[in-house]
Amino acid sequence: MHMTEQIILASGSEIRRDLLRRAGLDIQVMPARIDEDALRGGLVSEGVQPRDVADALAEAKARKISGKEPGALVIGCDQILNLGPEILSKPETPEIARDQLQRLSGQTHMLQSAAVIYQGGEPLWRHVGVVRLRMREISEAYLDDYLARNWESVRHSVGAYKLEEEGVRLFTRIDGDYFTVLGLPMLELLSYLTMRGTLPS
Ligand SMILES: Nc1nc2c(ncn2[C@@H]2O[C@H](COP(=O)(O)OP(=O)(O)OP(=O)(O)O)[C@@H](O)[C@H]2O)c(=O)[nH]1
Repeated sequence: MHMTEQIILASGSEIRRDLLRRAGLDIQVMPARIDEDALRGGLVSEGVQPRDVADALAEAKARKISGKEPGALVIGCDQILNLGPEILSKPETPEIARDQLQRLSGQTHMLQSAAVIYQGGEPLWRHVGVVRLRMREISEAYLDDYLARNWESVRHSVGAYKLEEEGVRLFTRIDGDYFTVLGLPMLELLSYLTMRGTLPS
């Protein structure tokens, strides 16, 4: 793919990398190692809304890598899961994942997927995709089997599910964009890159 500018994905997320590469973008990956828990904790304690927390974290990652690679277009990302006003963090253990999935069972939760593009230490573009996901009532037996089968695969997913794998069986309804669930507002991002001429139109 002929691209006019170098694009760097400042994320350690495999699916984000794969989505962009499968779309034909020749991107580099440079995960931004920021203290997400500290930054998120501070923002949440100030009462910042979930979508703005995701935006701020995505911006912090993009800004950090842009400082190192000022000429490139740097994409920072962050995804927040909230159940009503409460932000749930990525489950660290299968037990925490089980508790979290039990809380989400039979409820509607939201994912806020933020992406921010920096160049030369300045923000160029930002978007927060929002999705509503209704989870069916999950039995304890199924939940145990689901985690036994999928923990290794879903441990890095914010909701302990991958929609493109068995996780789809947890849901009865999803209002929003498939890619935004996976972790990137792809359609908005690609539209921007095409509009600005980074990608051929
Ligand atoms: N494959 C897959 N990944 C998902 C899904 N839902 C959420 N995720 C992932 O959950 C992770 C959300 O955590 P983040 O903190 O935004 O990102 P990260 O993986 O820690 O990577 P960084 O961008 O380096 O912070 C991302 O990697 C998302 O891609 C899904 O349905 N499928």
